[in-house]
Amino acid sequence: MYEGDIASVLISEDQIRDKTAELAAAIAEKFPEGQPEGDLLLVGVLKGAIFFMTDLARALPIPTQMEFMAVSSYGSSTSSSGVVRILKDLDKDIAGRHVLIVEDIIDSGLTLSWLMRNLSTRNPASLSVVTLLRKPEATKIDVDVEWVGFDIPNEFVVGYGLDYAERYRDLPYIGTLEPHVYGG
Ligand SMILES: O=P(O)(O)OC[C@H]1O[C@H](OP(=O)(O)OP(=O)(O)O)[C@H](O)[C@@H]1O
Ligand code: HPA
Ligand SMILES: [Mg+2]
Repeated sequence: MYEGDIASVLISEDQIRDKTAELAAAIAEKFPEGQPEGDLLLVGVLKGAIFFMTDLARALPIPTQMEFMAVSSYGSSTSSSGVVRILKDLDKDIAGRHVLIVEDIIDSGLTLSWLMRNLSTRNPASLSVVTLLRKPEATKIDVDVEWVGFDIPNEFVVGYGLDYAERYRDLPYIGTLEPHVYGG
């Protein structure tokens, strides 16, 4: 699949599975079953986070509910425009709930810091973040990301939900692209 387009595999399918189990165990410790605020509410950021979100939900040994938001700042480019747009808002009120934002990647951190500000105005009981990947730039933003799967180098990555111009999301691993894909 995508022959000749993938330069290297950065994180394998096995590594993703093991890390997801590890993150799920840590999250379940903080949000044990039977809290008065109800089930933990996973808020997935479409479209990239859906692969990680569904695997994480199945790895979590506690009941969870799911909501999705679609925001976009990248379009078909490899760098953030800095302008975050809401393409789809949450269907439900999150007031009084324990909310866990599930992200595939924090790169510039613009999407997440915007999302944290937006969701915190809706008065959740708690608001925390889990991300599978984090790039160096994101460590500079003033947002406390409680659970990080992998800190990765500052390279554009695809697969396991992550796209370049909507392609490569369906790869089971995280990889880098050959320069010719970008027209290089
Ligand atoms: O930290 P940042 O620099 O803001 O980048 C991170 C965000 O960018 C990507 O989404 P994108 O806008 O590409 O939407 P998509 O998930 O639909 O591809 C990714 O899924 C994160 O949500
Ligand atoms: O490295 C990346 N790959 C795909 N989508 C992204 N969105 C932010 N950073 C990335
Ligand atoms: Mg994208």
